[in-house]
Amino acid sequence: MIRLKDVEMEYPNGTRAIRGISAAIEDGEFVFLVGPSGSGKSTIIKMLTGEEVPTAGRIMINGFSVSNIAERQIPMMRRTLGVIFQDFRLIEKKTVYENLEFVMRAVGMPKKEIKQRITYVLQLVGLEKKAENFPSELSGGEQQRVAIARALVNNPATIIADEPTGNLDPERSMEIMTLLVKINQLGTTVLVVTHEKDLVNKFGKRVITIDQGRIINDSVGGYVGGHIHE
Ligand SMILES: Nc1ncnc2c1ncn2[C@@H]1O[C@H](COP(=O)(O)OP(=O)(O)OP(=O)(O)O)[C@@H](O)[C@H]1O
Repeated sequence: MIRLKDVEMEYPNGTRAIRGISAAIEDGEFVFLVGPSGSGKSTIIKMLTGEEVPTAGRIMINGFSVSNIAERQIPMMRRTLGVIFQDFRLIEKKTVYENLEFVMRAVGMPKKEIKQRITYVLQLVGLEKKAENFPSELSGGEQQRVAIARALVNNPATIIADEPTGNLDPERSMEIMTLLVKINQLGTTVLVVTHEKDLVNKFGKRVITIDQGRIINDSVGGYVGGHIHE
């Protein structure tokens, strides 16, 4: 569950990146967030993960009030979120298994549960045979699937993906988006920031379009707006 109410964000240099946004994303939804370069997509993601604090308005995410959260509550809030980035951000010196184990240990998961859960998520992303490989031994699409497995491993309520296919060819991009849809069908709320107009159109999901820090369209069934940049 994500709620934004009259959210504004002005950076210290005076840039008004977000100019009054209100939106609600319910549990179980799949939503694309699109808009031209500089429209405020990354700023929204950063406010959702607590990396930036809005200058006005309120943000609720999975029961936490992110816009005025106490410092000690941030780790608990983050545990309800799995975040995926364009550049994968895997630990190069760790194997696929160890990359996943690392984030499970960080939340104090027992060893037996770790093994079972990693086996399950690697099957889900189709990489059960790559558990002992290092990221450098995998293709870009495979690395992104490891990043998705890592985002899922602690069973978050919500997955937030910031340009997850930005470094992949069209075929791999389609695979990754299809995987995110499958994960959504298994019950996780998914929010995807993307520039991939063709992919957005293919899936027929809810699309929120922003421009100059405002929502200019919020509708189901494909990309609306016209001026998305590549
Ligand atoms: N740390 C910052 N300090 C000042 N201004 C910033 C900062 N980060 C972003 N901005 C500005 O805020 C506006 C929104 O930027 P943001 O990165 O959210 O856009 P975006 O939609 O994610 O763009 P892109 O698609 O190019 O990644 C832009 O005008 C940008 O220059």
